[in-house]
Amino acid sequence: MSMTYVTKKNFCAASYDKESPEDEKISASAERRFVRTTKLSTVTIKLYRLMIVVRMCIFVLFFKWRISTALVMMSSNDTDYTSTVRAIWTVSIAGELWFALMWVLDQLPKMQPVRRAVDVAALDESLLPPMDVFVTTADTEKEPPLVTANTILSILAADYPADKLACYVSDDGGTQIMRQAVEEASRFAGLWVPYCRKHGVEPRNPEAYFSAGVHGGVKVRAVTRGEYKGMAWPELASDRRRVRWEYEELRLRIDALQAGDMRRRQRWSTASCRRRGTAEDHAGVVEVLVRRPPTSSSSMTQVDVSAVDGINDLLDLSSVDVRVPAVVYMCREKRRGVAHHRKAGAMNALLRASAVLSNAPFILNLDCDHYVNNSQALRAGVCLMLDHGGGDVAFVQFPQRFDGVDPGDRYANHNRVFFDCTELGLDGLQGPIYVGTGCMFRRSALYGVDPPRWRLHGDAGKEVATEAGTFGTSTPFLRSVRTVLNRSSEEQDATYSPPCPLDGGAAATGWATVLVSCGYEDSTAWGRDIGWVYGTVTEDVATGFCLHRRGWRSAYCATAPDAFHGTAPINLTDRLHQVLRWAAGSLEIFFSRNNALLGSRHRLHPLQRVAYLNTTLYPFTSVFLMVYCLLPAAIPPLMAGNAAAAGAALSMGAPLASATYIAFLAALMATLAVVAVMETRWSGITLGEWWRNEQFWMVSATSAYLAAVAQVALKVAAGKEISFKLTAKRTAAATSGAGVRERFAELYALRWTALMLPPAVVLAVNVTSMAAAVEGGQWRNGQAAALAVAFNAWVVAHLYPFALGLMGRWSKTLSPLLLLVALFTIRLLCSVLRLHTF
Ligand SMILES: O=c1ccn([C@@H]2O[C@H](COP(=O)(O)OP(=O)(O)O[C@H]3O[C@H](CO)[C@@H](O)[C@H](O)[C@H]3O)[C@@H](O)[C@H]2O)c(=O)[nH]1
Ligand SMILES: [Mn+2]
Repeated sequence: MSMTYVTKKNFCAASYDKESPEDEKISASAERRFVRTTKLSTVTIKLYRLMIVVRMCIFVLFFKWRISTALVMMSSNDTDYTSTVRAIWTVSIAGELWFALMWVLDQLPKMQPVRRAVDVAALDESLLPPMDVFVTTADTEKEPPLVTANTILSILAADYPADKLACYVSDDGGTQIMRQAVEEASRFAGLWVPYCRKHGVEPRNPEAYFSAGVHGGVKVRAVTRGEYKGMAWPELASDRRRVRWEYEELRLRIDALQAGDMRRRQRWSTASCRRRGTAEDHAGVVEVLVRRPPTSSSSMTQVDVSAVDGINDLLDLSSVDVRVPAVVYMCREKRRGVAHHRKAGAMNALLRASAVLSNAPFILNLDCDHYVNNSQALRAGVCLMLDHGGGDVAFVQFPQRFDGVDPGDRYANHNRVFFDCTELGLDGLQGPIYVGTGCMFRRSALYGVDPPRWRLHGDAGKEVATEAGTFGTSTPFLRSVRTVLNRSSEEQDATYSPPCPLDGGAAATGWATVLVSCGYEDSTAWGRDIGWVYGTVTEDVATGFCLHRRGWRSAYCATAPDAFHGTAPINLTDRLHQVLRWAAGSLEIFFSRNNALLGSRHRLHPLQRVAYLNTTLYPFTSVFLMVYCLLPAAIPPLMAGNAAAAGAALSMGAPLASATYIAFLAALMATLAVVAVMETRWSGITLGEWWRNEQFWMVSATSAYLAAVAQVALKVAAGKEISFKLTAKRTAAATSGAGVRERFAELYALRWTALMLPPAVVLAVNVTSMAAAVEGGQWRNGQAAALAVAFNAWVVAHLYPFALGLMGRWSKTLSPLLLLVALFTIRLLCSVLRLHTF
C-alpha cells in the first residue's frame, strides 16, 4: 500500500550541512531513502518573498517619514504641553514600530518552505524500531475515561508490529477508575485489534469508527467495497455488528465505572500512610496490564492474554495476527507541597519508567483525547527518523487536527495558519516548533546529548550517563540510559532488540515504581538539561527550544489522511483559558534561561531563533494594541484647554503630509493583503481560515493576552505560579445524534459578554471624543481621526466571531447588529474624509 505524505524538509545553514563521518558510514551501509524533498520555487513563492521584501522597504520609508515629521512637530512646539506632545508621539511611534517588528518576526521564518513526500511502502517491516507511546491524562471529570480508552484502542490497533509497540498511560489524577478503564480497554483490544487487522478498518478509534455517519454534518467515513483493504468483505458486516455490540458493552461498563466513582472517588492511597489519596497526594503505581507478546508473528495462535478469551466464538480470526501490544498503567507519586510540574513532570516519569520496562529508541506522545486516525502514522514518523541524515532529527511534530469543531470554526480552533504555514515554513529551516500532542521523539535526544553532527568524539554520552547527579541514582535506569547512548543511530532500528521483555516481572515494575516516586528528581538535571523542561506551562515550546539549541533538528509530518485527531475546546471559556495558558507559558519562557536571545550562537539557525523570539514575545502586542487604540481618545482630555497643542499632537501639519500618510496606510494594507493571499496559495489553506485566524487573534489580544501579561508580571514580581487549567474533552457520544444547533449550544451562551467590554469601551470613547473634536472644529486635519476609526473598525471586524457567538440565531446570516456597526463605521469614515478635504 503506498501513500503519499506531503511535508517539508529541514535545511540548516550551508555550513552545518557537512555530513559527519558517522553519517557517511550510515549512508554507505544502507541507502535509506524514505523521504523525497523538493524546494518550493513556484512563481507564487517567489512573489511571496518579493512582497515581504517590498513591505519591509515600505516600513523603512514610512518610519523615516514618520519619525522626521514627529521630530519637527516636537521641536516647533514650546508650550506647557511639550512633554505631553512628545510622549504622545513617542508612544504612538513605539506602537507602530512594535507592530512592524512582530510582523517581520512572524514572516521571515516562513520564506523558505520545501515539500517532502514520505514513502511508507519503502520502509521494510524488519526496519521498524520499537516504539513507546505515552498517553497523559490528569482528571477523569474533564477527561472522560471513555475518551482515553478509545485513544488507547486506536494506538494498540495501529499498523505496527505488536511486539515492538508498547502503550504507557500516565494517570495524574491517581484514580482507580482510570486504571480500571485502561484494563477494560486492554481487554476489548483483544477483539478490536484483530478485527481492525482483518478488515483494515479506519479510523481505529472505535467511538469514531462506529459513530461515523451518525452525526449530521460530521464527515462520514464508511468503507465502500472499492476502498476495502481487509480479507473478507462478505464477513465485514456481521463482524462489525458483533464488535459493535461488544463496544457498546465496554462503553456501558466504563460509564458505570464513572457513575459509581462519582460517589466514592477512589484514589490510590497516600504514600506516607494509608489515608485515602487525593489528586495532589497519592502513591506511585506502575502496572503492566498487558505483557509484550512473543516476537514471532508466525504464531497466529492466541497468546496468553486474558483479553482474547473466547474471541474465536465471536469472529473467525483463524488467519489474523491476534497479538495485542503491551499496555502499562502508571500513576506517579505526588505529595502535597512537592512541585509535580504538570504534564512535563508526567512525561519525565513516563520516560524513566519506560526506560526500565521496554526502553524503545522512539517515543510518541499523545494527549488522552488525541487518537490515531491514520493507522500508518507511526510508520510515517519512523520514515523521517530513519531516513538518510535523519539521525539529527530529535522529534517529528505532526499537525494537530480536531474533530467536532463547529462548522464556522468561530474560535479558530483549527489553527490552520500556525500548522500549515508557520510550522511548514520552519521545516525549511531547522524544523518545526514542538507544540505538544502528536509528536515523536528520539529517546537519546531527551537524555541531553548532542546530535551526531555536533558530537565530536562519538561517545560523549558515556560520561553523562554515569553521573547519578544528572539522571538520579537508580542503577537499572542508569544502565538503560547507557544502552541508549552507546547505540549509534544506525542501531536504533529493528536490529536492536529491547533488553527488557516487558513481562510484568516484579523486579522491573519495582524499579519503575521507584523511578516515578516524587523525590527521584531531587538534585538531578531532570527538567533542566534532560527530559521535558520545567518552569513553564508550555513545556512543549521550551523543550523543543532546548533541543534545537543543542543543534538537533526536527521534522514536520503532514499525512493524508490526518495522522491523529483530537478534541478542541469549542466553548469560549475553555478556548480563552487555553489561549491564556499558551500566552502565559510563552512569556514564562521569555523570562527564563531559555530566552531565545541567549546561548548557543552557532547551533541555532538564525531564523529559527527569530521564530522562537516571535513565539515567546507575541502576547506583549496586546499592551501596545490597547494603548495605541486608546491614544487618540486620550488626547483631547490631556490637552484640555489648548486646541493648538492638541492639533499639534494629533496632526502631521501640512495637508501634503497627510496625503503621504494616507498613501502609506494604503500601501501597508495592500501589501499585507497580497502577502496573505500568496500565503494561502502556497500553503493550501483558505482565505476564510486566514481571516478567522486574524479575527481570533484580535479577540485574544484584547482579552487573554492582556491577562497573560498580567499573570507573568505577577510571577516575575511576586513569584506567583501560573496554573495549568485543563481543557475539557467532550465525548463524541455526548453529542452524537444531536443537531448542529444542540451540539454547539455552548457557543451561544452569553457568559462572555464581559469580554466585549474592553473593545466596546475603546470604540465608544474614541467615537465620542472624535465627535466632540469634530464639533469643536479642533481637528482640522483628519489623520488622527482616520487612524482611530481605522483601528476601531479593524477591532470590530475582528470581533465578528464573538458577535456570532452571542447571537446564535443569526449565526448563518448577516446579523442586523453587525450591519449596524458596519454602517456606523462607514458613516464615520465618510465624515472624517470630508473633514480632511476642508
Ligand atoms: O498536571 C497535568 C496537566 C496536564 N496533563 C496532560 O497534559 C495534556 C494537555 O492538556 P490539555 O488540557 O489538553 O491542554 P491543551 O491546551 O489542549 O494542550 C496543548 O498545550 C499543552 C501545553 O500548554 C501541551 O502540553 C499539550 O500537549 C498540547 O496539546 C493532557 O493530556 C493532560 O492530561 C497532565 O498529564 N498532568
Ligand atoms: Mn488538549
